Amino acid sequence: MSAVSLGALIRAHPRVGAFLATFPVPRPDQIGLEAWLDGLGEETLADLGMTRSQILDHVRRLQQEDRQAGPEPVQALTILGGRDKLGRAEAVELTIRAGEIVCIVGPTGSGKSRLLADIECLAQGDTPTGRRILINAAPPPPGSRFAPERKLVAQLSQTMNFVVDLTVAEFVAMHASCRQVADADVVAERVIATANALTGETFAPTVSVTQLSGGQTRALMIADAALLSASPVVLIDEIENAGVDRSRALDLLVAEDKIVLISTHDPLLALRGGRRLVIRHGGIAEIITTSAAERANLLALERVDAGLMDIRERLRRGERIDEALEPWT
Ligand SMILES: Nc1ncnc2c1ncn2[C@@H]1O[C@H](COP(=O)(O)OP(=O)(O)OP(=O)(O)O)[C@@H](O)[C@H]1O
Repeated sequence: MSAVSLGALIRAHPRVGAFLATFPVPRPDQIGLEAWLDGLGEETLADLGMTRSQILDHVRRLQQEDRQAGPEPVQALTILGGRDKLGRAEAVELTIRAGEIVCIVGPTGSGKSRLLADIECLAQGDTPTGRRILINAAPPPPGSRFAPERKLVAQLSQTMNFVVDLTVAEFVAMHASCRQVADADVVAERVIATANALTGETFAPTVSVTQLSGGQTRALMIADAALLSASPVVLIDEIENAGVDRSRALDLLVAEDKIVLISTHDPLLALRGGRRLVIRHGGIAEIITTSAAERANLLALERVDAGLMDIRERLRRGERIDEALEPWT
């Protein structure tokens, strides 16, 4: 039996869960349930009131149920306002539907990451903002808040570092097999090919994940979140410019019918969303629907961006930029 999730074991038996909370490492999710049970000894198992095979049966049944249940289809995520940093009520009830991109803008320190964190933990009035998050118009079931294998929300943060010594192919294949997808190898290949389409500097499946650049790591995580992660909600804390094709990354996520929220200072991203939330003093101060004029301006900004990207590429290749530049808009 492969490594088992701690959440499954705790749900299997409350007394085992309570016991685990005081048990030193390694835990069953680190070494596998059978090896862990072997280390416990008959006396401890007798104290728990369950035989070794009863615990194994319980956990296997729960894992089977988890597999059959699959990810919960999420049609809508609702943010119910709480209070801002000054304690004033946040008069907001905002519903975001599958396939929608919503951007979060606001000055540094205004509370953009806090809003993402509230969504990430599916807050129920238990964070500093007092916000509540509903899934399909109802409070989320507790399992989806706390059990890692049932998480509805995937978050891509600004800095990501790998600490495992695996190749890209091994890493993605391992995630695919954890997700129990059919044809794990084919899906893993697709994730890597997609990541390479998002980044300027392509990488081989045989390269170690620790050798990927910031942009390549980001691209791999976006492709992974879109194609492999079962989480229907994706939160992005600023896709910085570092070598990732931001438009394609967003198209990819939306095509998979994810709910995407992006905190950003980048005009190209801020105007890509259908709506944007303006954060002031820790509260959602305004919800702006992107207008037709703004969409037209986005096209002009994309031309400016393409012009800049071209100059950047030329400088990278060691070229000179001596010619008088035309305005790109
Ligand atoms: N409604 C609120 N009530 C209490 N504290 C809040 C609230 N909103 C935000 N904060 C706190 O304010 C601080 C700054 O917020 P946050 O880090 O989310 O800002 P930010 O907009 O993401 O900044 P940056 O653009 O620099 O990343 C954090 O400590 C956060 O917990």
